Amino acid sequence: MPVVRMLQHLVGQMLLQGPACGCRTSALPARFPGTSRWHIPADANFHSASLSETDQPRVLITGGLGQLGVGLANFLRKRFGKDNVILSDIRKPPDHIFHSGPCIYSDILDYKNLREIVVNNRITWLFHYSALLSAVGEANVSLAKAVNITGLHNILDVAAEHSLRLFVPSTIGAFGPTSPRNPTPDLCIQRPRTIYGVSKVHAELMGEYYYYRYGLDFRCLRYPGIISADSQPGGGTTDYAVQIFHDAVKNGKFECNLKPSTRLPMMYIDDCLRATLEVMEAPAESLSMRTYNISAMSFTPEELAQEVLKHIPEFQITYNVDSVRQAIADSWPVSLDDSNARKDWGWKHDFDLPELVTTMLNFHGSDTRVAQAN
Ligand SMILES: NC(=O)c1ccc[n+]([C@@H]2O[C@H](COP(=O)([O-])OP(=O)(O)OC[C@H]3O[C@@H](n4cnc5c(N)ncnc54)[C@H](O)[C@@H]3O)[C@@H](O)[C@H]2O)c1
Ligand SMILES: C[C@@H](O)[C@H](N)C(=O)O
Repeated sequence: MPVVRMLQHLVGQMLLQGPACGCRTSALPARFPGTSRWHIPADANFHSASLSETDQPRVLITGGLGQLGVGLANFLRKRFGKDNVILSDIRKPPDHIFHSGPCIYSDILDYKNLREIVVNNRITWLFHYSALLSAVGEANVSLAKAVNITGLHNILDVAAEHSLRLFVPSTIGAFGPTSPRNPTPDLCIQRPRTIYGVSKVHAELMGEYYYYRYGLDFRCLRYPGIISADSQPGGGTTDYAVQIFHDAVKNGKFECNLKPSTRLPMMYIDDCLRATLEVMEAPAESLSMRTYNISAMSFTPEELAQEVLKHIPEFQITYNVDSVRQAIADSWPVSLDDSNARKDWGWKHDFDLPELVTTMLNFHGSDTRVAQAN
């Protein structure tokens, strides 16, 4: 019947257009104690964060004691105030982190605990960093499924239930061997072969589904391998590019677990954290999509070693290839096309390879070592 078809068409349009058109689409998800069924609050409002223009966001970071979370907390605290940013994890924080601002226990697999934290602290923005990375994920697939998939479901539900603005990082690992690799565009075939990659594609799609279906303000960046000076990587394929600096300064040599010619996209942590805040602060109307590639540089272990050699002339690199990590790296992009991020919200990286190496070695005190060696 024409009227039915017209209604179907209208509903279809509303779903496709999503909340930018100002329409509410349908039932909103909320979980309540003692039941796993959806409940539909009549007065629910799922549009963006429920803070006024003048308020600072109240931020929760999950998985905050890994490689990236502490840096993110420090960065956001400078902007929003120390007490407005809560770091959470299932690990025990070292003293200096515990005393640097709010730091609490939160297991993302415990939905009630998550909801209690969000309610008690009037959270408005959530940065979801908990995950098992690519190499550790392959070593423990069932835990990776639980944390990266079930945990993500809890995060999406709590964020939708409480109208949070939600950031979930994705990764170059969300692409696979059948994706175009050089450069890899935002929209292309995504058939990753790791549980980490599969869970991140799932996160991208689920976040975008919640955005279109429920109006959840979901924002996602595909990070390259991130290189940080003052935190250790959590078991990924790009970890070598962090460890090389520690070993170069401490021992003057490094054993690399990837082949010398393995080219991967990489980024210095300051660029990564700035991109994360910039996309969270971008006006909704500037975002033509909800998941963006971001890019800074691509290099091989050989090229990184050459750059280190300019600072530490006696540095030596050897190779002892880890077949699991190598297979993962060989299936990942060589470079990312981030032109949409640059066009939509003005993304621009600051650090290329030479600045990265100088900054990392300065942090680790290579000057002292070179001076001693001379
Ligand atoms: N570091 C990178 O190079 C990189 C690149 C791309 C994307 N990312 C993404 O950025 C995010 C942060 O990465 P990272 O390098 O800091 O990871 P990481 O492995 O160093 O830290 C992850 C944290 O999650 C915590 N965690 C594990 N299970 C948990 C649970 N049940 N509840 C709460 N927390 C739990 C861990 O204790 C750990 O501190 C991840 O989602 C990762 O996929 C990182
Ligand atoms: C690239 C990224 O997702 C992570 N550093 C890993 O190697 O698993």
